[in-house]
Amino acid sequence: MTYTLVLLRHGESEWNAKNLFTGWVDVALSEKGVEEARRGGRLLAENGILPDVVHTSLLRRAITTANLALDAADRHWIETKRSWRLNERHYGALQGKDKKQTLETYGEEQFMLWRRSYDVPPPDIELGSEFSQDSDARYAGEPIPRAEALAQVLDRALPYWDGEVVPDLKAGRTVLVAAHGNSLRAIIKHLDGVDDATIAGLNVPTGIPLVYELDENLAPVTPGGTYLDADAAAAAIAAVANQGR
Ligand SMILES: O=C(O)[C@@H](CO)OP(=O)(O)O
Repeated sequence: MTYTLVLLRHGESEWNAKNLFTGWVDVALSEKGVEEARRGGRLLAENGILPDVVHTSLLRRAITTANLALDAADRHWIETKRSWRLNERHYGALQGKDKKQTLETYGEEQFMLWRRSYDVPPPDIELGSEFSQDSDARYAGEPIPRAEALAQVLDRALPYWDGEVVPDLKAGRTVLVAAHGNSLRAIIKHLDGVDDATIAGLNVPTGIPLVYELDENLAPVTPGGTYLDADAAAAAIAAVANQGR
């Protein structure tokens, strides 16, 4: 008996296209991102992978991607669950900043520590500032962060993973998780047992379903899973790695 999990990073967002740090800022998909989401859904249908339940973050780029992909796969009607615990990593004071400018101002080493190190968070966002979420109604009463490294993303995603996603998998449901580059990196780290240094070099492309078959202990049958369009994934992964340059 194996379980089927599909991880889907949202399609390109307006701020991905502009090369801005996004985090919890609730930006929309670009036109290209809309197309990527639809294509992701078609890939699922063509491969006969039909989700029974979808889990998303509370951010519209993930929600819209899930809706478009599921519509394209004729699975728009399935059960939906959402949580801030699947949100993108909170990028703190970097939210809204240009990646190229940040690289030029702080240098390669600091830039990459903030972007990809496991446990160095960016500086805290100032409460009440333009790109802060501290008065956003959707997070009322939740212990929301002011900045996160990947370690903190994993800490807040794991309770949701264990409490909501694992029971769906164990019930034999095909589970789609539509989320973000860094929240999916955290889940992949957990699933594949990726060490802290190696996870720094792992990037997730937009809009291409990553399928995991999991054994009875929820260990991946194929480590790293399988992208439904491996060639497109390889090119897109390189592009994410090179952002800011
Ligand atoms: O800006 C962000 O929120 C993320 C994802 O787009 O960027 P990065 O890939 O640099 O972590």
